[in-house]
Amino acid sequence: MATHVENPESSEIEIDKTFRDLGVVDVLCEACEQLGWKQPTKIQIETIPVALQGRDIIGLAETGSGKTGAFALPILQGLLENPQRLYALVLTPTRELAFQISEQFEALGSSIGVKSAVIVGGIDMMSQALTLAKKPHVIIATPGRLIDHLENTKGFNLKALKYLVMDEADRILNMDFETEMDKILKVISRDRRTFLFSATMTKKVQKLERAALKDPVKCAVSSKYQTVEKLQQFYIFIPSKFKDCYLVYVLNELAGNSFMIFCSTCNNTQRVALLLRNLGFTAISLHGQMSQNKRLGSLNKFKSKSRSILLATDVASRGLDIPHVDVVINFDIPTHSKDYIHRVGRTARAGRSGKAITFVTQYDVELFQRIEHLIGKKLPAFPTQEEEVMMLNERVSEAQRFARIELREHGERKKRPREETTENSEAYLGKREKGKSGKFKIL
Ligand SMILES: Nc1ncnc2c1ncn2[C@@H]1O[C@H](COP(=O)(O)OP(=O)(O)OP(=O)(O)O)[C@@H](O)[C@H]1O
Repeated sequence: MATHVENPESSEIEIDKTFRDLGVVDVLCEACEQLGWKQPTKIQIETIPVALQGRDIIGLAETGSGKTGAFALPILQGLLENPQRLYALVLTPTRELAFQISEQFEALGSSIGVKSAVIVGGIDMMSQALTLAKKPHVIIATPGRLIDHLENTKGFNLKALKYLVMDEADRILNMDFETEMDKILKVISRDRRTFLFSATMTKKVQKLERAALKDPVKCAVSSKYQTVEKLQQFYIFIPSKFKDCYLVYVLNELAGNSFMIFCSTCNNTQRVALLLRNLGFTAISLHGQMSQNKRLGSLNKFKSKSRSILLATDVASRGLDIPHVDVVINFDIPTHSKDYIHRVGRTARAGRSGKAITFVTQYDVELFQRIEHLIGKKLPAFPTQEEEVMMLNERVSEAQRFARIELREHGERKKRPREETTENSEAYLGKREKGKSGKFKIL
């Protein structure tokens, strides 16, 4: 494991505490109650008191354990004591997560009138968001030319910012935004507090720690990377030729649940979504080749339960909090074993139970062993009846054929941009976003 963090001052965490015991003021305790948060979670118990003392924090805790609240509550309390616009900058790796964090700030801070702004996306979207923002208290943003934009926008005095948060810190630091990070550290107040949070950490976090944090308190609720207690994890060994049949079999076996299925590429995500729709499942996709509106649209359809299957790339593996997800399927095994922890963490959140099933082909055995090593567990096989799987072959092959035709048609329509598109094809045709380097984002 790369970085093991621990709070030496609290090897035993006392779990029977209230938000009040942690020093949270009444108005914010009431906001927690309104959200149904009866007691603070372990990571909140560890971090909130030290954050309220004004310390920098590195927080490591399992998925779905309430890390957002752990950094949002101290920031809101600070804001209440010293009201100020442009108070905190929260960086996060994906747009969906930025919106989700903003919702959490607004929910916890509604009675104190907190204003947050989400600044994400390409150049046009960022400029538009900045124009609309009108000096919020909290900015939630994805990195990538953010500072250039903020610095050139009238009224944004970044030196005033009192908090810098990196949620999913290891992911942000792996996104090749080192130059951006240097800029951020230079332009925001030296006197700020810095919080780094994630369910996994990397060596880059240590580098940032040296460069940007002042004597941070390291809080970890466990001594190794853990998947969540109430998560049942399985694998299925599949002959590559029948990748698709096994998926349909599992979806039938677990019918009535809501699924997040992870694929490694945008193309496979879309292909499997089409295949499943051809078989009558209510599946929808989410990946980085879709426009922002389509991405949010897909997510909302899944969140509102009008679709029961969300097919996604790793763009959805981090941070998304959709409590009703029952099953996570790694249809393509993750190439980085830490991504496994984040993907399966989309279910069994906040003390709920859930299932994760990882498809392993003959080519994935080494990756799978690395995952088992990282989580310190041997996973059991998900029980399958091979004859029943094979009986699906004919129907699945037919649906695959249609999916291939549809994909080809979409590809052709893509070459004719003026042509009208259907709802389904738009999701696939969604604009690709060019990064500064000129490369296309692949998530
Ligand atoms: N004290 C609490 N009591 C009950 N529920 C809570 C509490 N704090 C947070 N939650 C809820 O737990 C869920 C998970 O929280 P959150 O999204 O912050 O997890 P996380 O640790 O950031 O997960 P990830 O590592 O996947 O990003 C949310 O629905 C949140 O509302």
